[in-house]
Amino acid sequence: MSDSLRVLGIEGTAWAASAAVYDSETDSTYIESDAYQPESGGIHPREAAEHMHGAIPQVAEAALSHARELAAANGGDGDAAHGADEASDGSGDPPIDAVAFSRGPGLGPCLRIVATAARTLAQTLDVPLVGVNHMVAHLEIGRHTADFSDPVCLNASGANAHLLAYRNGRYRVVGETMDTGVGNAIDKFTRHVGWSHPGGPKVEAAAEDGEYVDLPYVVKGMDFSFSGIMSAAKDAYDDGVPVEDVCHGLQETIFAMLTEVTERALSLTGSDELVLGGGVGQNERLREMLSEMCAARDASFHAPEPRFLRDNAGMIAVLGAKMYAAGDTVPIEESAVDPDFRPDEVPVSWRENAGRPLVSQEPPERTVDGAEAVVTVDRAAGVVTKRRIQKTYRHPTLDARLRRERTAIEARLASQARRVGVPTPVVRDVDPYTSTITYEYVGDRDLRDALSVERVRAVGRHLAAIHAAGFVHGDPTTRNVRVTGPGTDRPGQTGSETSRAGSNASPVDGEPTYLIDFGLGYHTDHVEDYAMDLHVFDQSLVGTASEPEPLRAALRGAYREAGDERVLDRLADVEGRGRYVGE
Ligand SMILES: C[C@@H](O)[C@H](NC(=O)OP(=O)(O)OC[C@H]1O[C@@H](n2cnc3c(N)ncnc32)[C@H](O)[C@@H]1O)C(=O)O
Ligand SMILES: Nc1ncnc2c1ncn2[C@@H]1O[C@H](COP(=O)(O)OP(=O)(O)OP(=O)(O)O)[C@@H](O)[C@H]1O
Ligand SMILES: [Fe+2]
Repeated sequence: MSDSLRVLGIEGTAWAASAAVYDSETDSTYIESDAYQPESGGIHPREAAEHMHGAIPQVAEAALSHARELAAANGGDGDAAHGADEASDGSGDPPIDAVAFSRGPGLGPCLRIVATAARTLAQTLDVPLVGVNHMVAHLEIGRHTADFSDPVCLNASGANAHLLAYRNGRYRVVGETMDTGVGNAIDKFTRHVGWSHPGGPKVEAAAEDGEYVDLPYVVKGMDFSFSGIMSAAKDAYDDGVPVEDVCHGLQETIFAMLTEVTERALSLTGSDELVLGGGVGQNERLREMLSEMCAARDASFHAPEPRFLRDNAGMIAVLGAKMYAAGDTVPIEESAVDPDFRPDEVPVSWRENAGRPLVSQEPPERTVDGAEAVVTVDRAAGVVTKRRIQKTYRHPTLDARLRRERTAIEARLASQARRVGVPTPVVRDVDPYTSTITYEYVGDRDLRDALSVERVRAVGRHLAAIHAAGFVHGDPTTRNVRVTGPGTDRPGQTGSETSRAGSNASPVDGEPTYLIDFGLGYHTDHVEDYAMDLHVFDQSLVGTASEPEPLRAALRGAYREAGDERVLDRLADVEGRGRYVGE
């Protein structure tokens, strides 16, 4: 943003009636908020809308009068960037350049009130309207305040929980909750024990006095779910486990899950920058785990200050200013709200680059810091040693349990997959005490660096085969598939071999496509679990390929030929599930 800009932002997706002014010249943000506090239970959409109705005009007026003061201090605003037009009420230059508002996701009745207020203000002041995606705003405020160029973002808010990474002009959802948002999950537990809304801060305070208890830990690749852990937490409380202990176990487990998937997203995208967004991001323990995880892998971590984490109009104003500067405004007649507005639906008009080209050179001897393990590759000797290292961010009991279980299951499922005809590296040795597996070296690069339709089809067939045998891989990403030979669809690739091959090159005939890293796999006969496996792989294609669509079609086509049609039907369900519903 070269010219100086002032943008009014309005937010009201759920509980925060909020208005803000972002002033680009001083890079300062003034925020005025009025929170809705339910008398009992969780957020009631109708009550929340009534709150917005009363509070939005007031917070907007407070923000506008701040903008007027800024304009007056700037010498009555002779400054061209703020427009020479008279406002339609004849009161002189408008004190702002644009009105930005949260268009979604959120509660429909609340969104409509905010949108109406924003349209009216834009018309009265005769300035353009900017429609902002609330989730993208949670991310961009972190990128803005950290001055990171291309971070991964963990959005940990009430109604949502997802990982976003920028690729080809969109923020891609590379991982997300399969059921409720993280804050809503915590709030449901606190309602069960009779605490008032919001529950997050109360769990944080109670956890301080509690001891760790084991609760179900559910991650599937970069997706995760909270329903199992929430019912177990309620049961534990009903069975008389002290509430402080349940709170402690809840935080340790839920936040370790979020930290683990975030680390996997950093590893998959090759990014070394992380930003946190959303109201749950105010939690100290979550921030501590994320910052410890980042420090251990030399990544930079940034959490904006709390006023920018919880719902607030400051983030709407900041992103609104970037969008306005890029000419990304919306005519009033096209400014309808969208309660299910997903972040990946937004064309990112305000960023220039297409995202970092992922690196792909593979030296003969190397040590890979995977998300979970240190993998030492000795190509000459043909062996790979994978040691699951201690994750200090996790509670030691949970950490020991996960490493032990995953090492055992990984070795076992790799062998079982091979028995049903799926290429996997031969397991040479397993040491449960040091959580170490020694494998045969296979392939010469990760699928991520050599994506092609044929190889993706092979993965589709392999997944169908293991599902037919009654288990899932659990984390089938483009980094957990090893291939041989050239071929890539990724721009920015170096090396003559790959550039000669061009896009969609076929694998060398007869070269196997190996599945590795079965540590998150398990035995199951549920169609839902098989569909999740496909979903995880599909998401990783979206996150890593420059042209994912032909590859996604290839995955489905191959699975349709080799596997059970019901799994593909369920995949469509999984993808269609709206996750932005209020409580
Ligand atoms: C769509 C939008 O309206 C929605 N907004 C939202 O959920 O409000 P947000 O301010 O981002 O997050 C509120 C949640 O954040 C939790 N929370 C607040 N402080 C917390 C803390 N110290 N520890 C854990 N959770 C906390 C609350 O319990 C509540 O569930 C969203 O972003 O998903
Ligand atoms: N048997 C093998 N042969 C060749 N390379 C391998 C083998 N096993 C692992 N690698 C290499 O090491 C990398 C990390 O291995 P792996 O995925 O098992 O570790 P991880 O810590 O679980 O990683 P992540 O959780 O990020 O998937 C792989 O992406 C691959 O490049
Ligand atoms: Fe939010």
